[in-house]
Amino acid sequence: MLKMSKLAKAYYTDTVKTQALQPFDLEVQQGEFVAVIGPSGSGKTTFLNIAGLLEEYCEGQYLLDGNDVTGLSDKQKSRLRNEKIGFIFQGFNLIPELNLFDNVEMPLRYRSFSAAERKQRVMDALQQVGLASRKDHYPQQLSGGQQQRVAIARALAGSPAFLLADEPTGNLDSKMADGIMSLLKDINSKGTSILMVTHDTEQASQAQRIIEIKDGVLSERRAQAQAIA
Ligand SMILES: Nc1ncnc2c1ncn2[C@@H]1O[C@H](COP(=O)(O)OP(=O)(O)OP(=O)(O)O)[C@@H](O)[C@H]1O
Repeated sequence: MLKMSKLAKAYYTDTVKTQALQPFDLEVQQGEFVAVIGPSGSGKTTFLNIAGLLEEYCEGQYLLDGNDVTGLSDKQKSRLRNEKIGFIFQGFNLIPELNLFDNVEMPLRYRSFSAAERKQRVMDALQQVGLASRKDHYPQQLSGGQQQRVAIARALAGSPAFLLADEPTGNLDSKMADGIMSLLKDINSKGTSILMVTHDTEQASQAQRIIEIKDGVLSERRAQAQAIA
């Protein structure tokens, strides 16, 4: 479970303060699929990066699966992030010099898994996204949708509690995007919580909850209400 209380974020330069996120409370339970929507510059990526321990917050408290994030060292945060969170980015962020197996294995190398367990996890994750037979191929030998599947396998291989996805279908045509949405829903149905930033309202309506951010202010919309409206 993820619990944020009175969390806020501002960026400071010498002359300007940008209040990227106004103080907000949010709880996401294990197994929920939450879409995050809002106009450009409203604070969506800042929110996701804070949830993923990639950015600091300025005020408030954040409990990630019961672990109080406030006051953790960078090393402790890295460990918690690697164990609890899988990331999916719009640009896939695969390493072109590594084959698919090695790309998916990369984050597992920072955990205490044996080589045999790493191999098993990589193959299970590639199997889940339908690309086990391509394990020796390189990212550039795949389509965009397939590359995103590999990125999803990489995010899943460590059995994270949360998947954080920033516009995961932003670089894909609508057919590939539909395939990625089906895969994410399938993963979610097996218990992994998902927080997904999207500008696609149709995709957002497929989530159980919709968080809307406007000028740094978070509010919740009911997905069902949105679909009916
Ligand atoms: N490193 C930074 N320094 C200063 N201001 C920043 C920084 N990063 C983001 N901001 C500001 O914080 C606000 C929120 O930015 P954020 O990237 O979270 O928006 P977003 O909703 O993800 O936008 P988009 O949909 O365009 O990606 C914006 O006003 C942005 O200019």
